[in-house]
Amino acid sequence: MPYQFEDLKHACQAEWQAYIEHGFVRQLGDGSLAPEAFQHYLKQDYLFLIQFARAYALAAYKSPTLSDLRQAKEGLQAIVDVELDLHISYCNAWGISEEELANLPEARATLAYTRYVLDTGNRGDLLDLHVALSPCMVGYGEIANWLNNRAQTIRGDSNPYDAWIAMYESDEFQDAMQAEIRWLNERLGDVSPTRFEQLTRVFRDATRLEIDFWDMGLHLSD
Ligand SMILES: Cc1ncc(C[n+]2csc(CCO)c2C)c(N)n1
Repeated sequence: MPYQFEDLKHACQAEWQAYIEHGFVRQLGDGSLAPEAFQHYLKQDYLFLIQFARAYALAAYKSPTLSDLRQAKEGLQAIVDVELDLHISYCNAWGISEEELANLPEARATLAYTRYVLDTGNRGDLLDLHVALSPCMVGYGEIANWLNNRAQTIRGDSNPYDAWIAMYESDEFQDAMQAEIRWLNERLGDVSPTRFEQLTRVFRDATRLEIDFWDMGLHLSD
């Protein structure tokens, strides 16, 4: 039986569910999240995105083929040329200036998560790096879908967090998520049980660090 991305999720079901259905996510969905918690999250997410861009640069370095190299370049370009600008405008709308963003100290949860991903990529190969990135890439798309199917979720202008949900439910984002799953499925199909165990550890750790990132937002930890 070749392994699939679904098998990683099944191996870490408790952690995956705690990440997708986290209190921060529920409160985003029903609009009850404290604005200060969301602002703290947005600020740290700016720092997260910068490190994430570095992870794509590392993916380029770790790319054995032209096709992988192109994919890494597209990811880096999307974050540097589009997503960081969007994030800065979104932060502005929430009263956070570009100057404030430029001078932020990194919270420990941000440091731990981003450096874990970079270290995993440095130690391992392109598959290790993609597995470390996958809770981020796949999780947010699943979160948007989970929220949309949840009765308590409020959509539209009466929820201040509606634009956040809309971003991750967009076709563009959902397509990128599916492309990542396809890429992983192609590679996971060839791995041994021992290698799958190693990759499961990476997937579980990255998922736990996503949980810590939500906790950091909810509790305003620094
Ligand atoms: C803590 C945290 N985890 C995941 C994402 C989602 N995300 C960030 S970059 C990226 C890929 C886009 O090219 C995605 C899906 C986030 N924003 N913050």
